[in-house]
Amino acid sequence: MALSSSCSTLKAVNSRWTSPAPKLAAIRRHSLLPELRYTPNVKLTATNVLRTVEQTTLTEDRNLSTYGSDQDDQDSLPKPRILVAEKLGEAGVNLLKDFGDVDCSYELSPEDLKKKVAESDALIVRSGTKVTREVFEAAKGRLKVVGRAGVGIDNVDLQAATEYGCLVVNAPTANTVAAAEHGIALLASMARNVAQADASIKAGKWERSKYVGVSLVGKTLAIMGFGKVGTEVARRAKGLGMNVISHDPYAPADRARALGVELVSFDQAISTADFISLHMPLTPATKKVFNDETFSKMKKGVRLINVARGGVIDEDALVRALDSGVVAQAALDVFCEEPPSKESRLIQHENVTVTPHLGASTKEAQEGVAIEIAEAVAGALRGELSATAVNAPMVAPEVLSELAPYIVLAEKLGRLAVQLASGGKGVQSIKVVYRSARDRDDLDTRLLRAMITKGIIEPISDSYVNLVNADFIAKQKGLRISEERTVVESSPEYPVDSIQVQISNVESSFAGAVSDGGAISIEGKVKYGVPHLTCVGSFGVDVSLEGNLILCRQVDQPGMIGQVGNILGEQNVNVSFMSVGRTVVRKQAIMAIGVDEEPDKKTLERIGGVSAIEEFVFLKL
Ligand SMILES: NC(=O)C1=CN([C@@H]2O[C@H](COP(=O)(O)OP(=O)(O)OC[C@H]3O[C@@H](n4cnc5c(N)ncnc54)[C@H](O)[C@@H]3O)[C@@H](O)[C@H]2O)C=CC1
Ligand SMILES: O=C(O)C(=O)COP(=O)(O)O
Repeated sequence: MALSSSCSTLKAVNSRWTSPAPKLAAIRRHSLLPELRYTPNVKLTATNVLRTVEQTTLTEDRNLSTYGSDQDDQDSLPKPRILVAEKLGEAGVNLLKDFGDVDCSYELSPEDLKKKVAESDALIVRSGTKVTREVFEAAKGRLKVVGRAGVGIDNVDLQAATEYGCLVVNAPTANTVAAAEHGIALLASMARNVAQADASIKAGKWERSKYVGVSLVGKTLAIMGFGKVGTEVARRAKGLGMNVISHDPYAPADRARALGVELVSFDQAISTADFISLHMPLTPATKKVFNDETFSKMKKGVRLINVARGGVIDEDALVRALDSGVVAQAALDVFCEEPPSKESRLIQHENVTVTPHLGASTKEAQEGVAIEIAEAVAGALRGELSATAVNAPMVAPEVLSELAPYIVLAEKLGRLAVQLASGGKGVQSIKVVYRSARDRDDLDTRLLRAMITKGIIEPISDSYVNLVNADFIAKQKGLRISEERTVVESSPEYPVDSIQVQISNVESSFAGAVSDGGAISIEGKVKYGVPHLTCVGSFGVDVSLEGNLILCRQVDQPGMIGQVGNILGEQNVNVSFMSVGRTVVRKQAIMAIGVDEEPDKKTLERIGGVSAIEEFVFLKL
């Protein structure tokens, strides 16, 4: 379905603009920028792009706030509501309490969870809560952040989160050592039958010969997944005198080599190892990767440790491998279904040692994870781009700081371009041309593209667009956005020289905006940190993109600026900028007029009535 940009839709949007100015608190509450909602006295930091965008919005809001007593409104701002659905370390909870209203409700039924998320701005979970599509549906757009207090995000429906514009952040580092230590604990206790021997004594037996174990020194350990946990397990296993190999298609060989670990193929790893320890994430590619076929390739008597995710093993196949003796022992912390059924043959198997998903459960790790996730969630609610975002681009702070004014420019150009489109066909095809002196690799345009998409979609639909869902929503609306880079010879000090937005295959409400190629085309630049409109169709103009804009196409003749200026002045509409662009002297010109206030209908009609004016359009930035 293509985006409809029909006149009626735009009129509906315009009527919103003519309604009385809302109070600041209301603007904040409904702002698409979280920081505007939750930070009464926003300060612009150079390293935060969303804050920068927000700052621009706030500037506009300050103008509006002259209509209301915004200080009172600010004092009554609601705090964000944060639902903590699983036990979180105290330090993290306290940190969250400083920032929002925290509801710690554990062991919620799926129904109760759905009810609560509809009243929550953020949700924090561990591995025990399934954050499904239904949860996002039930949140009805209120949920802005899901924080996973740990590493694995397989319990969160990331696709649904993205579709609903909800950021997902995790806490990927604080429990690494705990998980690695638990892996080593399982490895050693399995090799020496600690759990079984303990149970035997408690049952009144003394079975010394039954529980003769195997030694670790000199044995080969295959680490499947050489990431954070895998690396720490390798380090510790080396200390135990084991020969460590690893399979990880994405791990850098030099990092492995530095630890004396050889990276090998999957088959080589599983066929040569005495012990296999699993440390990869659960993904479609790793699901049940340990199955009848792969067990059959293993060395008879291999021992298996899983502190990663139950789903990477076909549990029925593992039972068969244990029964046949291919796998001598298994030590498992994680299961396909948690908690596993009491009747599970795997759990009850005498050669299996189990723990109830305790890998991350040390006091130290839980405090660390809680702080890590609390900071990430609070940051995300303030509008900061998270360093641990799972479903949004992570953009380095220095890139953000540099792109900040261009991001404002990008959104405004998108907003302007779509208001210039008319006719019943809808907007389908958008081309963005970046002129830049930078090398292709030196300019990350994802943020710019997202903001152009936001600018285009939001004025003509009720979709909430942000960095998380911009590409998804564009696709869903049938918008094809292509990007082109033109290298120009200007200073590479500035990331972008100009941004041009073209909408093709649509009629325009302002023929002057249609370039020779037949597409609506507008171009902008950042000048002294301020976004400017520099080109409309084939006409060069120069007007700062603040407030509102009137574009007029007229016969190029003396006195035009004065006439239009007078009409606006009589209605007390303040002109902030005026610029005239023409292609041929005394033929046609375009006048771009920046106005602080929105002129009423009569004033606009009077402008339209000026005989030399061929067409005009009022645009809200
Ligand atoms: N039991 C527990 O309480 C805990 C479990 N975990 C789990 O441990 C696992 C590893 O966590 P981290 O090391 O922090 O993650 P990580 O992202 O640092 O490492 C995962 C590694 O697996 C590799 N990998 C991806 N696909 C693979 C494949 N098909 N074959 C082999 N390797 C592959 C990646 O390249 C990466 O190096 C995750 O599943 C996580 O959920 C982590 C912490 C605690
Ligand atoms: O971080 C992970 O991936 C874990 O599996 C830890 O899970 P938990 O937070 O202890 O439920």
